[in-house]
Amino acid sequence: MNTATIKTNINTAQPAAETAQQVEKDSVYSTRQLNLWYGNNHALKNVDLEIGENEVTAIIGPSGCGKSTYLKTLNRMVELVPSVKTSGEIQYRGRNIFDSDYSVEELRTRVGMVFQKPNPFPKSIYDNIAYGPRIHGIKNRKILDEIVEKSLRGAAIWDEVKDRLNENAYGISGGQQQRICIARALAIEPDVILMDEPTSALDPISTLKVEELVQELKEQYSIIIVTHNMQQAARISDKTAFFLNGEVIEYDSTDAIFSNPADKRTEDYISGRFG
Ligand SMILES: Nc1ncnc2c1ncn2[C@@H]1O[C@H](COP(=O)(O)OP(=O)(O)OP(=O)(O)O)[C@@H](O)[C@H]1O
Repeated sequence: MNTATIKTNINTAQPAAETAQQVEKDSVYSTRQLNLWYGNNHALKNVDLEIGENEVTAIIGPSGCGKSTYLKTLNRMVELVPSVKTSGEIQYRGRNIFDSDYSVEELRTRVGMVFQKPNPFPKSIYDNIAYGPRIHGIKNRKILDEIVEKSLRGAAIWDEVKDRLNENAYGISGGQQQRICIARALAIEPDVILMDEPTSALDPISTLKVEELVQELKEQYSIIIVTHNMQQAARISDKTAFFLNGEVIEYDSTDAIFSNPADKRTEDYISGRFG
């Protein structure tokens, strides 16, 4: 249970049934005893994690510890690898995403993803943003115009590109391309945004812009970000999970992880002794 939930329950003295609902409402994702194998490689081991609503959750840990795998499990993208097997469950908004009748397409419209390297389509800036809405059947130009503007504003790049909407997205800087990719994710009005090292290919100024943007976006979205950058995790996240060899070693408020970690291995990692 997160602190917000505890506060709510103490303040309102809710009965037990409502308390359970509150827990469910505050958690966007509940991961329970998740195991994942690539063939014989046991890449995620008994992962239990509650991801809070309207929070930034950072996933940190050394190379190969399973950070990206965990992220890609949350939208079931990991299943594109044929050798993958999983056990356990991931509840998204109260439903197990591994259920046989769960719609992966629907999941991916609720859960957007931004990758390490900016990956705009080789199309105009406008068409990059309108792509998802068009796939969902929106054809009306006025509505598309509105979505494009709203998404670009949401990704804090409207002013920089508003006069260049018909130019190819490859013609702008890497930092701008990454914000176009964030705008593309916003255009489908997701609930959650997964970010896999979104600033690792960016210069410091673009990195700062994306970090500021993440802070703004959490007002409306729940964000899970994989990062190798300890300062970044400390700056922008509310909660931090430390992964090591496929296990969650520690998961707590970012303040606690960085100022008073409970586990020696967390302390060693964040202080740069390994990884
Ligand atoms: N497509 C794949 N096929 C087989 N094994 C994979 C695949 N992707 C990842 N793995 C393995 O799963 C484990 C976890 O990898 P993962 O990419 O999730 O780690 P990571 O913490 O994100 O690493 P990095 O920080 O280097 O990106 C590693 O042992 C890796 O070799």
